[in-house]
Amino acid sequence: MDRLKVVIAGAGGRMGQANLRAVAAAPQLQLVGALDRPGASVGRDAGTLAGLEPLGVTVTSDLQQALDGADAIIDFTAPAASVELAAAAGSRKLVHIIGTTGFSDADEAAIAAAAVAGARIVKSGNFSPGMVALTALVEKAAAALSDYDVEILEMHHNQKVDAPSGTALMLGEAAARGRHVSLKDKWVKVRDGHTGPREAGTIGFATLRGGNVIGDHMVILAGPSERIELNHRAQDRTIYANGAIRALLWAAGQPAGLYSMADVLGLN
Ligand SMILES: NC(=O)C1=CN([C@@H]2O[C@H](COP(=O)(O)OP(=O)(O)OC[C@H]3O[C@@H](n4cnc5c(N)ncnc54)[C@H](OP(=O)(O)O)[C@@H]3O)[C@@H](O)[C@H]2O)C=CC1
Ligand SMILES: O=C(O)C1=N[C@H](C(=O)O)C[C@H](O)C1
Repeated sequence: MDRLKVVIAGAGGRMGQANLRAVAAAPQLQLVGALDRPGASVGRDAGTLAGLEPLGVTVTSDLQQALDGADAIIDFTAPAASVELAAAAGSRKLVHIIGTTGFSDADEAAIAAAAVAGARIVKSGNFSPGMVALTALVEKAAAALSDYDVEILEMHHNQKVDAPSGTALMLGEAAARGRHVSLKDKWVKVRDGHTGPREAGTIGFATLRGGNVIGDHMVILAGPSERIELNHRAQDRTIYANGAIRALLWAAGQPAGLYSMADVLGLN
């Protein structure tokens, strides 16, 4: 079988380099392009950039050049870049794996439109299989303990630019689903000053940033005389990169559409 031809966007980034290593190690995939913003990584060989032997693919900032002949894009970049890549994936009928977080409602609508136009998109705030399982547990726990206070705590490295994390929002969505409410009606993203007592039924978020923490998330369900804490700690970015490849291989066999990791793992 022909190998799927893959482009890595944001090649010089933390996830871009992890994705390059994961694609290089996957026998079903062939790296054909590496894309980044003009800067230090452009012009370098993608393999050496990721700490591997040269792969014969030079990092470029030219989108059309990078996508030439590609079947799929793995994209962990920034919202503006992902929206542009989704449009290109729609017109070229590509698989587009989106790990980027921090989208606005308008960005989300543009990505949904790209799927209607023909892209096979898998988008998730977290590509680790453990997080998909945790999300399902949170939905069940929030439904079963419907009067308990839900608080979501996350900690990431000091270079992360969006808050709350995409994963924290996914966990919040799961709790809201379990209670048949809309997260946007219930979320409390910031507390400061004289806030008054906690409003029943709200879903609270707390954000920590520091050091090189890869990604820690805790969902707390606090009741009158007990507290349940559901924890996830990522120990290596490989877990996300391997999840992205699993999603890519799955999406290659699907019709155009916008999918989640729960779809990939057969949980929907
Ligand atoms: N879903 C998941 O499982 C995971 C998601 N993430 C998300 O992935 C994203 C990237 O994370 P991380 O790798 O740590 O970030 P980095 O900043 O290390 O990497 C992002 C890369 O994308 C590039 N980039 C930014 N804007 C553009 C643009 N407009 N066009 C082209 N390239 C661009 C950056 O270039 P430059 O350096 O010039 O800014 C950089 O090379 C974040 O949104 C993060 O939250 C991260 C881990 C797991
Ligand atoms: O920026 C990161 O690093 C991460 N971002 C994702 C998020 O926003 O949840 C996933 C993971 O937690 C790492």
